[in-house]
Amino acid sequence: MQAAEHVTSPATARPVVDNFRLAALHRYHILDTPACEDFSFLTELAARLCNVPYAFVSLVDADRVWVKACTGMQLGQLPRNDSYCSLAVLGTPDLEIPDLQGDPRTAHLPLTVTSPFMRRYSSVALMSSDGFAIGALCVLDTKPGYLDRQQRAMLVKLAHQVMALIELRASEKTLAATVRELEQLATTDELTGLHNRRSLLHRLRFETARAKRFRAPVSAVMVDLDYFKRINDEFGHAAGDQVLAAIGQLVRDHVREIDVAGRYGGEELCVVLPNTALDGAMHFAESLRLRIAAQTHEIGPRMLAVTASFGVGTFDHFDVADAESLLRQADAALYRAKRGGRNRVEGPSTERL
Ligand SMILES: Nc1nc2c(ncn2[C@@H]2O[C@H](COP(=O)(O)OP(=O)(O)OP(=O)(O)O)[C@@H](O)[C@H]2O)c(=O)[nH]1
Repeated sequence: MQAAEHVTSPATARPVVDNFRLAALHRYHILDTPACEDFSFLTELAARLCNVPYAFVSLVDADRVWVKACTGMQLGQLPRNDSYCSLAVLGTPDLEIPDLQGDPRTAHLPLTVTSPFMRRYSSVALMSSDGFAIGALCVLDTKPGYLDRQQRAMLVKLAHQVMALIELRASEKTLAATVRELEQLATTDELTGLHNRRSLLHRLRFETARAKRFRAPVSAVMVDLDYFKRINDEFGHAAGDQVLAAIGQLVRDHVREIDVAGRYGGEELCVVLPNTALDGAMHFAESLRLRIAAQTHEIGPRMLAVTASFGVGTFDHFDVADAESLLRQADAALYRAKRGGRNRVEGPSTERL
């Protein structure tokens, strides 16, 4: 048990270790997270085992104490200097204040002098894995008193459970972020930042299936850079990569969030436009064509302009049965755009419409 006179007053200057303690607390990303039954269950259990009406899981932030879970009364947060728990994180791990009204550190605090007029406080510090007290599991009563040995032992065990839960939530968050990052890596083309071929085809199949199911249109726009071989031959492969990356960025900026832009292969890109009929897709392709042609690329001392040819396929008529035939249609249109002189947009052949 902590002797009262050994505990730092909340109003006194905080030791430097408080910065490390705060860093440890913030690493868990638990502050301001929604209420969670698992934590509430532990405060309920603490209150019952200690035979008191109130229990809290409190986290001591720089200037406030934020309550993750509570039993007996609703408490969101309170100023750090107004809380009992701020004493708990700067002293020894176990704190017992048998009479809050008679203790000079707590006699003036709001919860002591106003309803519910707390009289007794017992806590166990919540210790981070690197040894810092980030908060406390505490129990309170409006009658003076203290925990017996058995109750304190239970409170220590429950505090370990609270900490295990905090660690678990933090690990889950890290894991989810890692999975998102891996998904991003697995589906993104490194050079252009667009979907890679596998991801593009996957999304195309999904969008065509959805379009068929809901009888909605879907279009695919094939984009092939013109005379790209010359750029590689004349300025080197790195210059070609630079141009491709810049065009990838331009395409990313130009598409809507629900559109799927991907690198189909080499210098060929494809944009899937869900819920877009031929008119819209032709308009999109023409506007992208103009933007690509207007973009200049600084290659050493030279400023290069690059154009692209476009083939549009669409799925608002019944002769296109699946993703593959939609792509074939766009590819055939692209071929005609190339043959027709490049830097132009071609739609599906008129015989097929
Ligand atoms: N730098 C670079 N070049 C690439 C990449 N992928 C494909 N290419 C090049 O793109 C060029 C494509 O050449 P071609 O298929 O002859 O087409 P083109 O020169 O663009 O001519 P048209 O399409 O007929 O206008 C080749 O030189 C490929 O090496 C890449 O990732 N980086």
